[in-house]
Amino acid sequence: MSAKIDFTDESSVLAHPDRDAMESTPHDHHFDNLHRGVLSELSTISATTVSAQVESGGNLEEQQLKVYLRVRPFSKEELSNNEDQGCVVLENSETAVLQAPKDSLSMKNSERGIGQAAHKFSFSQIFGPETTQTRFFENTVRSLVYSYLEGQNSLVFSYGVTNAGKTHTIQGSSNDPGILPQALDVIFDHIKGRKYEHMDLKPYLSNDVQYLDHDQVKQEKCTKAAVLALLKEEGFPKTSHSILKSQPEPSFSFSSVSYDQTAGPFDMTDSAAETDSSLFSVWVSFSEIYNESVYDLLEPIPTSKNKKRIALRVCEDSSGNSYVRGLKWINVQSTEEACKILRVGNKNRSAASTKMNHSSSRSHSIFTIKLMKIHGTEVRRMSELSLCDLAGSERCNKTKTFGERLKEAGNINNSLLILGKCIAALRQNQNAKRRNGYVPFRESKLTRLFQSIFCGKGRACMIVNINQCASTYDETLHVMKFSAVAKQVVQIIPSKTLESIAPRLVGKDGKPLIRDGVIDNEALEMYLSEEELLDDDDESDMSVLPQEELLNIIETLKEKLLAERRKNVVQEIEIRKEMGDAMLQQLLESEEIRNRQIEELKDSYEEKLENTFEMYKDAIKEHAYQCALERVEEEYVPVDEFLAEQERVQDLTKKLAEMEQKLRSFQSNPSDPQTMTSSNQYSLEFESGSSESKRNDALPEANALSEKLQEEKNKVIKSLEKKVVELNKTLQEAAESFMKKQTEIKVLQQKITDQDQEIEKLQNTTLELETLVSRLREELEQLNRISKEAPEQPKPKKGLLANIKASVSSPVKLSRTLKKSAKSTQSSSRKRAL
Ligand SMILES: Nc1ncnc2c1ncn2[C@@H]1O[C@H](COP(=O)(O)OP(=O)(O)OP(=O)(O)O)[C@@H](O)[C@H]1O
Repeated sequence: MSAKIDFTDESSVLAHPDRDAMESTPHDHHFDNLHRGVLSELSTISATTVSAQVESGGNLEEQQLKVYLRVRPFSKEELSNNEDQGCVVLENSETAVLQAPKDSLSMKNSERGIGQAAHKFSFSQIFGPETTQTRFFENTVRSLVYSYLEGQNSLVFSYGVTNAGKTHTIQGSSNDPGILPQALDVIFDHIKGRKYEHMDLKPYLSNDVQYLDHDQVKQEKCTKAAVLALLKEEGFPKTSHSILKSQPEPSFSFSSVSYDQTAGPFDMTDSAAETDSSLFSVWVSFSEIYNESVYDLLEPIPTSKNKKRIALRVCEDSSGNSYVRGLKWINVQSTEEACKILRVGNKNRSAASTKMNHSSSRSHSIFTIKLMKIHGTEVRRMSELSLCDLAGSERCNKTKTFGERLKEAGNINNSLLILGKCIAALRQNQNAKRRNGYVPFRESKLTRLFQSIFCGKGRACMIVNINQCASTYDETLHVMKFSAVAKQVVQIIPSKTLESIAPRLVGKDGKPLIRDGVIDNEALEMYLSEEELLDDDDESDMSVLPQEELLNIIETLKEKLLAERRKNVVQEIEIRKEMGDAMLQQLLESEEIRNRQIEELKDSYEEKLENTFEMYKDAIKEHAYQCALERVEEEYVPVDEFLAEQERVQDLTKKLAEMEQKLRSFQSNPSDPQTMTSSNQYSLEFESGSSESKRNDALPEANALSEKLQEEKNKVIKSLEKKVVELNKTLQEAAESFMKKQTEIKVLQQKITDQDQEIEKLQNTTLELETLVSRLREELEQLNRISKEAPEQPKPKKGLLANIKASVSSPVKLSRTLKKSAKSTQSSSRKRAL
């Protein structure tokens, strides 16, 4: 053997990309790309293992994707064919070395100086050919199943070339059950005695639960019976699947398998959540992805040659979680029932492959178990465990593929290529510099379905199955390189709290149920998700359809698109109208509020203005009053002066009148001596007597002045008269009140007189009484004296004196006696007076 073995370290081995000379089919080219991509990725991977870490702040645990290697034993046939050439060497439980056999392409390349003859790979754990199914389960999937029982979504996928033992590992046989039946046993063992036996709560869309009514439950039971009835039907062909080959129909049970229940990190008693009275409901589905189409393996295969299988649509809910629309979910009550469902799926799978003339190993099969935790009428949580048996990863150059086979191989390789790309991208995103890089999950159905698991919504593990055959060495080497990348992927493991979010509950029509009296908006949103509004067309490969049919499909799609656009336009118009109306309403309301505010402001200003006006008015009045008072004070003339002045004015007026009279008579008869005399007399009088007349030379002026004076005087007189009237009035009032007071005084004086008289009378009475008392005392003294002088004690007499005597000894009695006597005295005096 000329091959050189280099065991320096893994990175040095991986640093040289494998440059196999591959046949140049387009599909191989794809596959080459996968490997080149993978290899170029490998060149960047450090040999240092990234240790598991826990984010310090959050609840998310980061952990490397668990990748387990399982090496199957040689079959007798393989041994006889000289397949055992020591290609696979297991160094320890984590390291395996692949040694190129002499006729392999790798060896040839190595001889040419391209690549290495030996490659070293490390895994989470390696299981050799002698490993039993039980041991394998215990050391790989069991912990994952426990996480699933606690509410985490989990995925197990097996990867490897055809005939490497993938199906054996997942399903096994009735005598030697694989991880799926063992997982089912653990699940049903865990929920023993706590099974929810009704079928009225069913998985819906991705993470929802649908509440079924009585009829729907009936329908469910019928569906289940119909699916299980498929087992009894005849005519299923024999397949290479071990579980079908060896199973004795119809009974099939794995419950006899025993496990070490105490092994592993999971301790049932530790889980507080499991101590409550919750019940569990288990639902299973079984599907396959073939040629990039998803088929329900529980759906009977159409017997007619012209009838095609219905491809199911992969949809997404509003949270971006993928699900297969229309996939059958069957309620199972035991491992046996679940295994029957598995067998039905296997039969359908092989029947379909026979009908389509292909091997069932060319498709990916997915068995999913949904576990609902129900408390009363509430679904507390739902977790999902998927076991995915991937199609054989070998290239198709060996089988000289063409036509349908070529396309099929391309699709298989494509989905595995995308899976590889996704894993490589996830690995690259761990690099701080290349974070948030594009991960092509949506480019294949397989990766779309498990996107959420890889994006932190669950836990995954990968099982790499290989055989040790020299004839498939090159393919096995590719598988190992692929797994080396996968192992570098660091998965974000969700915390329990994140996983225990309760699923949404929908009604029988799929509409979200009212929760606590409030419509679950999130659920409603999900219900109306865009994906759901689209029609579910048959997603089967359309490229094989005739042109005419394709044109028809295009036309239909165009119509649908137009209808959708029309609907959108109508919706948009409605929304715009609604928004416009709402805005108008809002504007009107704000306008009204503004008007009201303005009115209020106007009123308040008016009021303020009025108050101010009133204030000024009062101030002006006050001012005018003060001015008037001042003027009156200034113009005030004492009454005496005024009267004297008035008299003088009257004299003057009188004189003036006389003079005018004389003047008139003189003018009418100037020769009259009397007039003359009197005129002269007057003139003399004027000249001699009145100095004032002398000063007033001009008569009219004097007149005017006197008139003015007269007027003023009159005014003053009037005001004075008014004052006099007021004074008189006040005086009269005062006189009246004086009279009144005087009357009152008189009455009081009368009363005083009466009182005085009374007092006098009383004094008299008192005097009389005092006299009486003194007389009585004297009498008493006399009596005392007599009694002292008398030798014998006289008999007590009943009479006034005896009483008085007794009373003297008691002051109270004395006062009573006195009062009595006073009364009698008074009555006697009254009688006397009468
Ligand atoms: N660990 C094992 N121990 C014993 N026999 C095994 C083991 N693994 C696989 N085999 C046997 O090898 C054969 C092929 O295995 P299997 O059908 O599981 O391969 P595969 O990878 O699923 O193939 P395909 O891709 O065609 O489905 C079967 O007969 C199976 O019983």
